[in-house]
Amino acid sequence: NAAFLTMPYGGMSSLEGVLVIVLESSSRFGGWLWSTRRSDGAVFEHGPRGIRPAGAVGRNTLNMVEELGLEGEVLPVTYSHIASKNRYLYVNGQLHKMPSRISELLRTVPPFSRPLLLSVASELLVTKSKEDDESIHSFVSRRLGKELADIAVDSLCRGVFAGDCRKLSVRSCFPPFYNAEQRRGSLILGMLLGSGTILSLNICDIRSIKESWAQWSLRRGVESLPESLAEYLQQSGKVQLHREAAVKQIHPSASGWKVHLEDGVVSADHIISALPAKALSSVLPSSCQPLIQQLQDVSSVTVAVINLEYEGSILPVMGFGHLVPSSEDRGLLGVVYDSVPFPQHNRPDGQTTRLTVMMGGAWFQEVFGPPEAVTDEHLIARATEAVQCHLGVTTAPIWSRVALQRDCIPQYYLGHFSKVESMRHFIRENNLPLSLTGSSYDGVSVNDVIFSGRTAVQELLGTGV
Ligand SMILES: Cc1cc2nc3c(=O)[nH]c(=O)nc-3n(C[C@H](O)[C@H](O)[C@H](O)COP(=O)(O)OP(=O)(O)OC[C@H]3O[C@@H](n4cnc5c(N)ncnc54)[C@H](O)[C@@H]3O)c2cc1C
Ligand SMILES: C=Cc1c2[nH]c(c1C)Cc1[nH]c(c(CCC(=O)O)c1C)Cc1[nH]c(c(C)c1CCC(=O)O)Cc1[nH]c(c(C)c1C=C)C2
Repeated sequence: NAAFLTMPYGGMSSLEGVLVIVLESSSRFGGWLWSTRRSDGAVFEHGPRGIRPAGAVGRNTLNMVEELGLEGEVLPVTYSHIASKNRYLYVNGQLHKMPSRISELLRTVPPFSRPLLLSVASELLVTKSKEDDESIHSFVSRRLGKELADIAVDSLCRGVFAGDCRKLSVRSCFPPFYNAEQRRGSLILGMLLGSGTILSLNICDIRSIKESWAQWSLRRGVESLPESLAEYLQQSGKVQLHREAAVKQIHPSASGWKVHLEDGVVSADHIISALPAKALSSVLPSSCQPLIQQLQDVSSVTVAVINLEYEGSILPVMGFGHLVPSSEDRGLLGVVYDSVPFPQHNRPDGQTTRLTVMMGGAWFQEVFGPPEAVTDEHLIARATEAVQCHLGVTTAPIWSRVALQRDCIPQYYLGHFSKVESMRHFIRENNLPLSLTGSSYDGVSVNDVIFSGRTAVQELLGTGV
């Protein structure tokens, strides 16, 4: 999650003799991986809080965790844990547990008006779309019915992208859904049969499979990951890390690029950009015009992340948290019950409950107005009011923290995949020594962005997966 990687001086056939320079505009590495460690031992996350071990991208992150010597720090949450089994929706003023067992698919479970198995069964008969992209809402309405799209999928998109499923692209946001329909003609069949890819395993992978991990965090918070990575790279002697080194402009040069900083210029053979797309667009030379325009088109949303700590065990239900569909409350996305999956992050002395309320996203401007004009007091009042109304908690929190995460989650709107293809086509056609990585292109999860960095380096060194 550091921003800008340049690779000057050299032979690209292996890392031998290559100097890597990491340029980060802020005073810390990690971007949205941001944890507050209070002096009494409590840990609060202002960005991601749980990372999934599943799939090639999940395994890749666990490999890195192991290489960094962080295995002993991992806090796993198994599939049998209550936080994995219980996720709630807040609909019509009530919490409803989302079905997690087959038996719950057979009967009508509120807030849905018919057994979900009926939607699943009729899905097998729906013909495949010929469109090369579709909104997530339209895809799910067409295959599983409007009610599931309006409630479950609307909420899911708020709980992953803080976005509007009517605008987000199914092909780019949930490639497994899109591919399932394209390859097997059915979402359900495709998800059941899977893609069949198997990758090599290491110790952490084996443990995650044997112990059936659904997600994991780290003892000192997820920010330990970029912190350890920065330390590891520093010690390798092959990487120069620079904080408070904002890239202002880049210009082509005979051997690659000249990267202009506030107080100097760095030469680079190749740039691996991990900047948000808009930030990259503002530093590219005007000769990259079509690319600049496409990068600018990748918009992102602002999320207000409110950490709350309460005295005692105050939750009426146990689980990962609850999501709120946009039809219920446009501004309130959901509440994470952090103490349930990760009690190790609670203050060690005494019983407390940590919650995170997430607000805004695609609805931020409409509900709260311009982010720069919103006060912390207003956001805390709105968050505690939701905790009172949704969870019946009448006591006031003993501690709170507001993090207004501006433009933090990119939105992959319809046609995103072709935009990204055309960006990479422009780079290839013009022989630009530039790789695009980070959350603006190929997936927003922590796993996705780490994997995209790895893929860029492998492509550059010709070492492939
Ligand atoms: C509230 C929230 C909750 C989330 N929850 C989860 C979760 O539970 N699980 C999960 O997997 N993912 C989650 N995510 C998503 C995930 O955290 C992000 O998508 C991912 O961390 C993005 O990483 P990145 O490196 O692409 O971008 P960033 O983290 O945005 O990093 C980009 C870096 O570029 C720097 N920069 C910008 N401009 C310049 C410049 N001109 N020069 C130099 N540096 C510059 C920035 O300072 C920043 O450090 C969450 C995100 C948020 C915001
Ligand atoms: C309420 C808002 C948000 C919550 N988390 C996020 C937002 C915007 C951000 C986020 N959450 C996840 C990811 C990564 C996706 C991935 O591919 O790993 C991101 C960017 C994980 C996630 N959270 C929920 C789901 C269903 C997922 C997908 C992976 C998984 O199944 O674990 C649901 C969820 N998110 C939030 C709540 C309160 C909630 C459900 C109860 C918070």
